[in-house]
Amino acid sequence: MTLSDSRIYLASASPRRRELLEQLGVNFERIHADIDESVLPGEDAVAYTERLARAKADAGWAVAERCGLPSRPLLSADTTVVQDGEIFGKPADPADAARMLRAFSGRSHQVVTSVAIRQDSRLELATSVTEVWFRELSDDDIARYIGSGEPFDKAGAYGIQGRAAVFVRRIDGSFTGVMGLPLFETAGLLTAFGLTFP
Ligand SMILES: Cc1cn([C@H]2C[C@H](O)[C@@H](COP(=O)(O)OP(=O)(O)OP(=O)(O)O)O2)c(=O)[nH]c1=O
Repeated sequence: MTLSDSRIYLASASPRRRELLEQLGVNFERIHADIDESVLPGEDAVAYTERLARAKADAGWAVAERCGLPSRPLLSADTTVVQDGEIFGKPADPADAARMLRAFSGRSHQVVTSVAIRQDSRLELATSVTEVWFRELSDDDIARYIGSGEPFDKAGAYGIQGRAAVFVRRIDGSFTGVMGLPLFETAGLLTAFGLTFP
């Protein structure tokens, strides 16, 4: 299969994941599948994102099968933020976003993204963990950033690819992983399913 004639299914509503797949030149078709995203008691961040990426792939595959779609690799992913063992998902409201951003101020946290590819009964997973250091944030920084509206559909209440870029002193890991789809790991997985890069 060459890149130009390859097409995969993307079980994701995230505009970032679409953009990042387009960056790789992968053709894809979106599939809608909803899953429960609650954290299980005692579950750590890597176990959580791996379970959710897998659940999204399985739910997407079930939809593809139900619709009688041809067998092609299906990609899903999940991103979460963790600091001192506490998992930060998407903020529920502005106060929740402020709580998260205050926790990250002047310190580091980790962003964990798991990617799953499923085709028929075969499923492969990869996980990327990136350490992100924020500068100190003032109450004004936090209020203005929340006022931009950016935090609300994002794990940890910020987007490194948006205005929160000015908060990030340094990262150690994968920029695209923080955005929601680590492209190095994703290309590796897709290669195992027959696609070719670059
Ligand atoms: C930390 C961080 C997260 N995010 C986003 C990526 C993900 O879209 C989102 C985490 O939520 P997810 O639950 O991983 O994904 P989603 O609900 O947006 O999309 P889907 O489940 O349909 O694939 O946070 C950024 O865009 N930039 C960042 O810097």
